[in-house]
Amino acid sequence: MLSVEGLSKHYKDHQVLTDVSFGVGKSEIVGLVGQSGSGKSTIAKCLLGLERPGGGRMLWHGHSLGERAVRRRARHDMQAVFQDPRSSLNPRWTIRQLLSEPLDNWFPREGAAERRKRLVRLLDRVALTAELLDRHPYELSTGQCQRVCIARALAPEPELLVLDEPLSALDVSVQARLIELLLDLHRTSGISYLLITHDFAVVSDICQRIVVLDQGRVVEEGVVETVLTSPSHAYTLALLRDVLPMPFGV
Ligand SMILES: Nc1ncnc2c1ncn2[C@@H]1O[C@H](COP(=O)(O)OP(=O)(O)OP(=O)(O)O)[C@@H](O)[C@H]1O
Repeated sequence: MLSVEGLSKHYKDHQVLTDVSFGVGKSEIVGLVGQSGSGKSTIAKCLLGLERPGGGRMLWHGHSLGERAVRRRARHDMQAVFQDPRSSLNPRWTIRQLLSEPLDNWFPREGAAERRKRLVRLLDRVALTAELLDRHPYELSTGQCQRVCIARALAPEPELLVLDEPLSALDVSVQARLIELLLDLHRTSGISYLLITHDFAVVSDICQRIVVLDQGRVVEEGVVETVLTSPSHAYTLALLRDVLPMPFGV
C-alpha cells in the first residue's frame, strides 16, 4: 500500500535521511523507532507532503506521491495524529467545530441529520460521548483531547494513520487505554498504522513489524517478536538494553 524507496533528505549540509526504504501493507501496523533526532518525524513530514524529499520515491498503491493526483488521493487516504493533542486543537473551537471541519471538507453535501449521525459515530469510534460536542479542548482531559485528534483523523475514513509519538504526552494508564483503542480500531476497520515512537514497549504492544532508524538510516527491519527478542544490529540491541525490562531486554 505504502512503499518508501531510497528516501533521502538533507537540511543545508545536514544529511537527515539516507536511502530509507520500508513499506506498510494493507491492515498492517508498522513501528518506526529510533533515538531522538534519528529522522522519524522527517519521514512522516515527507509522507504527509510537509517536507520535500531530496531523493528516492514514496509510492501510494504503486503510484508516486510526487504526482499531484496521487498526492491529492493520499491527502484523503493518509491521515496523521501528532504528539501533543492540545497544540493540535484550536482552543477556541468546540469539539463539534473541530470534528465538523474535516467533515465539511470530505462530505460537503451532507445534511444536518446525517452530519449529526456521523459526528456521534465518530465520537463513538474513539469511545467518547456526544455530551462532549459543545465543550472546548480545555474542558477535556489530555487523553480525551488525543481521542478527538484520532476522531478527526478518522473523519475522512482513511486507509493509513501516521501516528507520530501519539502517546508521549499521556500518563501510563491513559496510554494503556489509548493502545486498546488503537488496537480496537484496527480490529474493526482494518486500518493500517505507521507508528512513530522511541518506546519499544508501545511497539511490542501494537506493532506487527518494526523499522529501526539510526542517524537517518534503516539499520534493521522485521517482525516485532524477532527483532525484539533477537536483534541483529548493535544499535537495536543498545536501544533495547536502555529501555526494556525482561523478556525483551537482552
Ligand atoms: N526544518 C528543519 N530544519 C533543519 N533541521 C531539521 C528540521 N527538521 C528536523 N531537522 C533535523 O533533522 C534531524 C531529524 O529530526 P526528526 O525530528 O526527524 O527526528 P526524530 O527522530 O523524529 O526525533 P524526535 O524523536 O526527537 O522527535 C534532527 O537533527 C533535526 O534537528
